[in-house]
Amino acid sequence: MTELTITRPDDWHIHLRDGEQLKDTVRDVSRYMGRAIIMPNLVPPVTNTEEALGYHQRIMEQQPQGNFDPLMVLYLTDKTSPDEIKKAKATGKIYAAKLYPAGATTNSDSGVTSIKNIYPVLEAMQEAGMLLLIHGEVTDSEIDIFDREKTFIDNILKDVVADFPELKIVLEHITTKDAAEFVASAGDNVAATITAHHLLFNRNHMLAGGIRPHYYCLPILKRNIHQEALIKAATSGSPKFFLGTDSAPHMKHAKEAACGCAGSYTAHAAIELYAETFEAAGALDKLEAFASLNGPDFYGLPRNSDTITLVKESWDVPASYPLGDDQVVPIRAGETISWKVK
Ligand SMILES: NC(=O)N[C@@H](CC(=O)O)C(=O)O
Ligand SMILES: [Zn+2]
Ligand SMILES: [Zn+2]
Repeated sequence: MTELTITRPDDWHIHLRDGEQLKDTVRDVSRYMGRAIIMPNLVPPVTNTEEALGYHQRIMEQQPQGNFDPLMVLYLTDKTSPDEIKKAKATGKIYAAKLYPAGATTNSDSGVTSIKNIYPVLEAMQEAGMLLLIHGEVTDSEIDIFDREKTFIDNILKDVVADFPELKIVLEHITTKDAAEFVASAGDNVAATITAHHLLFNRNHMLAGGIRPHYYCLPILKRNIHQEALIKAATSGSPKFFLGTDSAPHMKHAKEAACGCAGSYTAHAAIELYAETFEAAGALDKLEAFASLNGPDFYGLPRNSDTITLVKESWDVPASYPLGDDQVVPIRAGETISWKVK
């Protein structure tokens, strides 16, 4: 196949950052994504309705045509109130709240220190029909970093799913066979996003023959049996799995450092990178469901009504892109990508 037309996709997990960087991140995501779920881990984080609406406004100011729809998310803390959930929901612009276990990932220090602290909030979310998005990793220093997602599922997520049977939950950026199996066997109210980089790479790509900091993201890349399970889940046609790039820009010097930040940038070529994986798996016919249909269906939103067309045409990825007054090194920097959006 050399050309593929699909319903316009959405990105159900992206980091746009703020300030000087916004113009660059919004330009990339709005090239063909209809909507995106905007992660709230700014500094300081987006913890209430006013901040989310202010951030929404700043994103909208970056797009003259106004054809991109940012869907806002609240950052849950130990202090989030059930009333804040009702208030956020009533705006019609805030679709979800995000659980970051405190310390689990980039800018998560104000996150939740114990799941029980937010049980009243989860109750309010279940009632209001607001989705719970989860960075699913435990933070205990004695748990191996490669096991933190599985331990989160076993020790925390199973209870949340059992205690809130009507709450819609998205386990974000899943990275393990265990997560794929858990989501597949849970009820219809549980789904997962999968990134392009977790479909394309395993930990050998990051660590064999030299350490590659731009592949370092959280949850960390796992061994290839997990990569294979994610490919199987994404291309299975199951409505529980959908596109969430977790494109997470960091300045070049903050990645190429003695203690580098977690996050990989893929918004320059999101659907193109997914197309490569689906093609390699012989499943290009499943790309549209994953990228454009399953996400809105799960969120209870209409599917986009127009289309985009991908063509099989190789192009060179630059060594870096501008990011505010600095640079970001994207995935595939200095290499080629075999699909292009017309
Ligand atoms: N994925 C990452 O490694 N980093 C994300 C945070 C996140 O999504 O966990 C970031 O904000 O940089
Ligand atoms: Zn995360
Ligand atoms: Zn993320």
